[in-house]
Amino acid sequence: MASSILEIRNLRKVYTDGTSALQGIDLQVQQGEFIAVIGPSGAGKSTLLRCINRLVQPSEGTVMFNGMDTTKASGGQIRKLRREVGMIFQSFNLIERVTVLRNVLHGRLGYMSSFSGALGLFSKRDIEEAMHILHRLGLHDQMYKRADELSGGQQQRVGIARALSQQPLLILADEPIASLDPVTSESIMKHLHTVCREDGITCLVNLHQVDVAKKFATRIIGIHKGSVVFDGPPEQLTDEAAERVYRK
Ligand SMILES: Nc1ncnc2c1ncn2[C@@H]1O[C@H](COP(=O)(O)OP(=O)(O)OP(=O)(O)O)[C@@H](O)[C@H]1O
Repeated sequence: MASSILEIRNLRKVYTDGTSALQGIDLQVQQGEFIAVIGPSGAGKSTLLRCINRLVQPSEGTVMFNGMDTTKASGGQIRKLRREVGMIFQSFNLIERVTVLRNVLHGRLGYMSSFSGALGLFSKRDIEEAMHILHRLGLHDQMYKRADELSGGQQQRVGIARALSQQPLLILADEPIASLDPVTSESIMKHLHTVCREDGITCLVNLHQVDVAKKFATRIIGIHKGSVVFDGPPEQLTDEAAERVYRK
C-alpha cells in the first residue's frame, strides 16, 4: 500500500499586510500521486506550494514531509527539504547565460559542499546523469546551448530536468504551463507526468486550465479563498463542482 509522503494539518498563512491566504488546509498525499491544484487567481495555490518547501513561512499548522515537520525545520533541515523537493516555476527560473547542461547540474548543488558548488566542481557521475536526464526529455541536442537560446517549451523542459537531477521525492510545479501555448503546454504536462510516473515522484501542480488538470491528474484539489472546496478524482469534478471552486 502507498505510504503518506505529505500530511498537512490546519495550515494557515496570514501575510504581514493582513491578507489571509490559507485558512486551515488539511491534506494527506500518498507517494506517487499526481495532483492538480486548481482555483481562481488569488485563491492561495502558490502560497500552499511555497509553504510546503518553506519559501513561505506558514503562520499556523503543520506540514509533515517524509517524516519531517517542515514548519519547524531550520538550517540543515531546510537544505535537506529543498533537496528532496524539486520546484518548477511559471517563468522557468533558469540561468540564461549558461548552458542547458549547467542549468540541469544546478539541481545537484544541494548535494555538494558550498566550496565545490561555487566552483562548479560537478562529479563525472553527476554530469553523466544530467546528460541522461536531458536525453529523457528530448534535449540532448540542446545541452551545450545557452538556456536563453531555447524556446519557452524547451526552457520548461530544462526546468523539469533540473528538478529531476535533484532526485526529488516530491515536485512542486507552480503554473508550469501558464506562459506556453496550448500545444506546448500539453507536451510539457506529458513530460512532467511521464517522468514522475517512471521515477515514482509525487507531484503537486498548480494549474489554471481545468481541462488539463482533468486530463493528467490522478486527483484534483480545488481551492477557493484559502480553503479546500473540492478534493477528489478528476471524474468527480463535475461542472457544478468546478463552479463552486471558481465562484466569485
Ligand atoms: N507576499 C505577499 N504579501 C501579501 N499578500 C500576498 C503575498 N503573496 C500572495 N499574497 C496574497 O495572498 C493571496 C493568495 O495568493 P497566491 O499567490 O497564493 O494565490 P494563487 O491562487 O496562486 O493566485 P494566482 O493563480 O493568481 O497565482 C492573494 O490575495 C495574494 O494577493
